[in-house]
Amino acid sequence: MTPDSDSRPALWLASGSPRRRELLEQAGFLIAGRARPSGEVDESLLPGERPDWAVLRLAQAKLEAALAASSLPAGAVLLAADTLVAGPDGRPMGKPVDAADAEAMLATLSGQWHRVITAVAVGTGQVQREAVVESRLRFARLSPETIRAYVATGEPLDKAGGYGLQGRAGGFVEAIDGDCSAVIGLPLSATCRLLAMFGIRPAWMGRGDMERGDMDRGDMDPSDTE
Ligand SMILES: Cc1cn([C@H]2C[C@H](O)[C@@H](COP(=O)(O)OP(=O)(O)OP(=O)(O)O)O2)c(=O)[nH]c1=O
Repeated sequence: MTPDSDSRPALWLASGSPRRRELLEQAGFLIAGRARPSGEVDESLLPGERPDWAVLRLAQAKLEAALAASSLPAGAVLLAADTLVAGPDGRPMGKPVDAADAEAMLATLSGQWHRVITAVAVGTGQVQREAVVESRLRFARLSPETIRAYVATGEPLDKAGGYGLQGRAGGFVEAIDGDCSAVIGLPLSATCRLLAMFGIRPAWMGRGDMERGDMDRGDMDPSDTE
Protein backbone atom coordinates (compact mmCIF):
# COMPACT_ATOMS: atom_id res chain seq x y z
CA MET A 1 0.00 0.00 0.00
CA THR A 2 1.35 3.43 -0.82
CA PRO A 3 0.91 6.49 1.38
CA ASP A 4 -2.64 7.71 1.19
CA SER A 5 -3.12 10.44 -1.31
CA ASP A 6 -6.76 10.96 -0.27
CA SER A 7 -6.17 11.36 3.50
CA ARG A 8 -7.92 8.09 4.35
CA PRO A 9 -6.53 6.67 7.61
CA ALA A 10 -3.48 4.50 6.98
CA LEU A 11 -1.51 2.50 9.54
CA TRP A 12 2.16 3.35 10.02
CA LEU A 13 4.36 1.33 12.36
CA ALA A 14 6.43 3.25 14.89
CA SER A 15 8.17 -0.04 15.68
CA GLY A 16 11.04 -2.08 14.35
CA SER A 17 9.84 -5.26 16.03
CA PRO A 18 9.26 -8.02 13.48
CA ARG A 19 6.81 -9.67 15.91
CA ARG A 20 4.59 -6.60 16.03
CA ARG A 21 4.52 -6.35 12.24
CA GLU A 22 3.74 -10.09 11.90
CA LEU A 23 0.93 -9.92 14.47
CA LEU A 24 -0.71 -6.97 12.71
CA GLU A 25 -0.36 -8.63 9.30
CA GLN A 26 -1.70 -11.91 10.68
CA ALA A 27 -4.81 -10.05 11.88
CA GLY A 28 -5.19 -8.62 8.37
CA PHE A 29 -4.03 -5.03 8.79
CA LEU A 30 -2.30 -3.36 5.87
CA ILE A 31 0.82 -1.49 6.95
CA ALA A 32 1.53 1.62 4.91
CA GLY A 33 5.10 1.96 6.13
CA ARG A 34 7.48 2.36 9.02
CA ALA A 35 7.54 5.72 10.77
CA ARG A 36 11.05 6.11 12.11
CA PRO A 37 11.65 8.08 15.32
CA SER A 38 13.13 11.56 15.16
CA GLY A 39 15.90 10.41 17.52
CA GLU A 40 16.88 7.55 19.81
CA VAL A 41 14.20 6.77 22.44
CA ASP A 42 15.87 6.26 25.82
CA GLU A 43 14.37 2.99 27.09
CA SER A 44 16.04 3.05 30.49
CA LEU A 45 13.68 2.81 33.43
CA LEU A 46 13.33 5.48 36.08
CA PRO A 47 14.43 4.55 39.62
CA GLY A 48 11.70 2.46 41.29
CA GLU A 49 9.42 2.78 38.27
CA ARG A 50 6.59 0.23 38.15
CA PRO A 51 6.66 -1.94 35.03
CA ASP A 52 3.06 -1.08 34.06
CA TRP A 53 3.85 2.63 34.24
CA ALA A 54 7.14 2.14 32.42
CA VAL A 55 5.59 0.33 29.41
CA LEU A 56 2.97 3.05 29.04
CA ARG A 57 5.56 5.83 29.27
CA LEU A 58 7.83 4.10 26.77
CA ALA A 59 5.07 3.29 24.25
CA GLN A 60 3.99 6.94 24.39
CA ALA A 61 7.61 8.11 24.01
CA LYS A 62 8.10 5.86 20.96
CA LEU A 63 4.88 7.18 19.41
CA GLU A 64 5.81 10.80 20.08
CA ALA A 65 9.33 10.34 18.67
CA ALA A 66 7.88 8.94 15.45
CA LEU A 67 5.20 11.65 15.24
CA ALA A 68 7.94 14.27 15.66
CA ALA A 69 9.66 12.98 12.54
CA SER A 70 8.00 14.98 9.79
CA SER A 71 7.05 13.85 6.26
CA LEU A 72 4.20 11.56 7.27
CA PRO A 73 1.29 11.73 4.84
CA ALA A 74 -2.09 13.16 5.83
CA GLY A 75 -4.20 10.41 7.37
CA ALA A 76 -1.20 8.59 8.92
CA VAL A 77 -2.15 6.77 12.13
CA LEU A 78 0.91 5.58 14.04
CA LEU A 79 1.26 2.57 16.33
CA ALA A 80 3.99 2.02 18.93
CA ALA A 81 4.31 -0.52 21.73
CA ASP A 82 6.53 -1.58 24.59
CA THR A 83 6.85 -4.87 26.45
CA LEU A 84 8.45 -5.60 29.81
CA VAL A 85 8.59 -8.68 31.97
CA ALA A 86 8.00 -8.23 35.70
CA GLY A 87 9.97 -10.94 37.49
CA PRO A 88 8.62 -13.00 40.40
CA ASP A 89 9.67 -10.19 42.77
CA GLY A 90 7.91 -7.59 40.57
CA ARG A 91 11.12 -6.08 39.26
CA PRO A 92 11.05 -5.09 35.58
CA MET A 93 13.17 -6.99 33.07
CA GLY A 94 13.83 -5.49 29.67
CA LYS A 95 15.90 -7.05 26.93
CA PRO A 96 19.07 -8.74 28.21
CA VAL A 97 22.26 -6.82 27.55
CA ASP A 98 24.26 -9.99 26.86
CA ALA A 99 24.17 -13.78 27.18
CA ALA A 100 25.08 -13.73 30.89
CA ASP A 101 22.23 -11.32 31.56
CA ALA A 102 19.83 -13.57 29.62
CA GLU A 103 20.95 -16.60 31.66
CA ALA A 104 20.40 -14.68 34.91
CA MET A 105 16.90 -13.60 33.80
CA LEU A 106 15.91 -17.15 32.85
CA ALA A 107 17.28 -18.53 36.15
CA THR A 108 15.08 -15.99 37.97
CA LEU A 109 12.00 -17.03 35.95
CA SER A 110 12.65 -20.79 36.30
CA GLY A 111 9.81 -22.58 38.12
CA GLN A 112 8.07 -19.27 38.90
CA TRP A 113 5.05 -17.19 38.00
CA HIS A 114 5.85 -13.82 36.43
CA ARG A 115 4.03 -11.11 34.48
CA VAL A 116 4.45 -9.78 30.95
CA ILE A 117 3.11 -6.28 30.42
CA THR A 118 2.64 -4.62 27.03
CA ALA A 119 1.45 -1.11 26.28
CA VAL A 120 0.26 -0.10 22.83
CA ALA A 121 -0.10 3.54 21.81
CA VAL A 122 -1.97 4.60 18.67
CA GLY A 123 -2.37 8.12 17.41
CA THR A 124 -1.98 11.05 15.10
CA GLY A 125 -0.41 14.44 15.75
CA GLN A 126 -3.73 15.51 17.26
CA VAL A 127 -5.00 12.54 19.31
CA GLN A 128 -3.34 9.57 20.99
CA ARG A 129 -4.91 6.58 22.76
CA GLU A 130 -3.25 3.78 24.75
CA ALA A 131 -3.95 0.40 26.32
CA VAL A 132 -1.92 -1.67 28.79
CA VAL A 133 -2.37 -5.44 28.88
CA GLU A 134 -0.92 -7.74 31.50
CA SER A 135 -0.54 -11.55 31.38
CA ARG A 136 0.72 -14.06 33.96
CA LEU A 137 2.85 -17.04 33.03
CA ARG A 138 4.43 -19.89 34.96
CA PHE A 139 7.68 -21.38 33.77
CA ALA A 140 8.73 -24.99 34.30
CA ARG A 141 11.92 -25.51 36.27
CA LEU A 142 14.81 -24.97 33.88
CA SER A 143 18.14 -26.71 34.46
CA PRO A 144 21.34 -24.68 34.02
CA GLU A 145 22.06 -26.81 30.92
CA THR A 146 18.69 -25.94 29.39
CA ILE A 147 19.21 -22.25 30.10
CA ARG A 148 22.73 -22.27 28.63
CA ALA A 149 21.63 -24.17 25.51
CA TYR A 150 18.63 -21.87 25.00
CA VAL A 151 20.70 -18.70 25.36
CA ALA A 152 23.22 -20.15 22.90
CA THR A 153 20.48 -20.22 20.23
CA GLY A 154 20.51 -16.39 20.31
CA GLU A 155 16.72 -16.29 20.57
CA PRO A 156 16.55 -14.46 23.94
CA LEU A 157 18.74 -11.49 23.12
CA ASP A 158 16.17 -9.15 21.54
CA LYS A 159 13.29 -10.12 23.81
CA ALA A 160 12.06 -8.78 27.13
CA GLY A 161 12.80 -11.22 29.96
CA GLY A 162 15.18 -13.10 27.69
CA TYR A 163 12.67 -15.44 26.07
CA GLY A 164 10.22 -15.79 23.20
CA LEU A 165 6.93 -17.53 23.93
CA GLN A 166 6.44 -17.90 20.16
CA GLY A 167 9.78 -19.68 19.80
CA ARG A 168 11.72 -22.40 21.59
CA ALA A 169 10.71 -20.99 24.98
CA GLY A 170 7.12 -22.00 24.23
CA GLY A 171 8.21 -25.29 25.81
CA PHE A 172 9.06 -23.53 29.09
CA VAL A 173 5.54 -22.24 29.73
CA GLU A 174 3.44 -24.48 31.99
CA ALA A 175 0.56 -22.07 32.43
CA ILE A 176 -0.61 -18.78 31.01
CA ASP A 177 -3.37 -16.47 32.13
CA GLY A 178 -3.75 -13.62 29.67
CA ASP A 179 -3.24 -12.63 26.06
CA CYS A 180 -0.58 -14.57 24.11
CA SER A 181 -0.29 -11.85 21.47
CA ALA A 182 0.44 -9.29 24.20
CA VAL A 183 3.23 -11.51 25.55
CA ILE A 184 4.77 -11.67 22.07
CA GLY A 185 4.66 -7.87 21.83
CA LEU A 186 1.24 -6.59 20.76
CA PRO A 187 -2.17 -7.22 22.37
CA LEU A 188 -4.26 -7.82 19.27
CA SER A 189 -7.71 -7.43 20.79
CA ALA A 190 -6.86 -4.09 22.45
CA THR A 191 -5.04 -2.99 19.29
CA CYS A 192 -8.05 -3.72 17.07
CA ARG A 193 -10.19 -1.65 19.40
CA LEU A 194 -7.76 1.30 19.38
CA LEU A 195 -7.25 1.20 15.61
CA ALA A 196 -11.01 1.09 15.01
CA MET A 197 -11.27 4.39 16.92
CA PHE A 198 -9.06 5.89 14.21
CA GLY A 199 -11.02 4.28 11.35
CA ILE A 200 -8.52 1.48 10.71
CA ARG A 201 -9.76 -2.08 10.34
CA PRO A 202 -8.33 -5.30 8.96
CA ALA A 203 -8.41 -5.43 5.15
CA TRP A 204 -10.59 -8.55 5.20
CA MET A 205 -13.44 -6.56 6.75
CA GLY A 206 -13.61 -4.42 3.63
CA ARG A 207 -14.44 -0.76 3.36
CA GLY A 208 -18.14 -1.51 2.86
CA ASP A 209 -18.41 -2.50 6.51
CA MET A 210 -16.53 0.61 7.56
CA GLU A 211 -18.75 2.89 5.57
CA ARG A 212 -21.96 1.27 6.82
CA GLY A 213 -20.62 1.50 10.38
CA ASP A 214 -22.29 -1.82 11.18
CA MET A 215 -19.41 -3.39 13.07
CA ASP A 216 -19.40 -3.74 16.82
CA ARG A 217 -16.28 -1.69 17.38
CA GLY A 218 -17.75 1.51 15.90
CA ASP A 219 -15.91 4.13 13.86
CA MET A 220 -15.85 6.84 16.43
CA ASP A 221 -13.90 10.04 16.55
CA PRO A 222 -11.14 9.24 19.07
CA SER A 223 -11.30 12.78 20.36
CA ASP A 224 -14.81 11.97 21.62
CA THR A 225 -13.60 9.19 23.93
CA GLU A 226 -12.12 9.46 27.38
C1 LIG B 1 8.21 -11.94 26.56
C2 LIG B 1 8.40 -11.83 25.07
C3 LIG B 1 8.90 -10.68 24.48
N1 LIG B 1 9.08 -10.59 23.13
C4 LIG B 1 9.61 -9.38 22.49
C5 LIG B 1 8.55 -8.39 22.00
C6 LIG B 1 9.33 -7.12 21.81
O1 LIG B 1 9.80 -7.07 20.46
C7 LIG B 1 10.52 -7.30 22.76
C8 LIG B 1 10.51 -6.27 23.84
O2 LIG B 1 11.17 -5.12 23.39
P1 LIG B 1 10.50 -3.71 23.13
O3 LIG B 1 11.46 -2.68 23.65
O4 LIG B 1 9.10 -3.69 23.68
O5 LIG B 1 10.35 -3.62 21.56
P2 LIG B 1 11.46 -3.69 20.42
O6 LIG B 1 12.68 -2.91 20.81
O7 LIG B 1 11.67 -5.13 20.05
O8 LIG B 1 10.73 -3.01 19.20
P3 LIG B 1 10.20 -1.48 19.02
O9 LIG B 1 10.56 -0.68 20.25
O10 LIG B 1 10.90 -0.97 17.80
O11 LIG B 1 8.72 -1.62 18.84
O12 LIG B 1 10.41 -8.60 23.35
C9 LIG B 1 8.77 -11.68 22.31
O13 LIG B 1 8.94 -11.60 21.09
N2 LIG B 1 8.26 -12.81 22.88
C10 LIG B 1 8.06 -12.95 24.22
O14 LIG B 1 7.58 -14.03 24.68
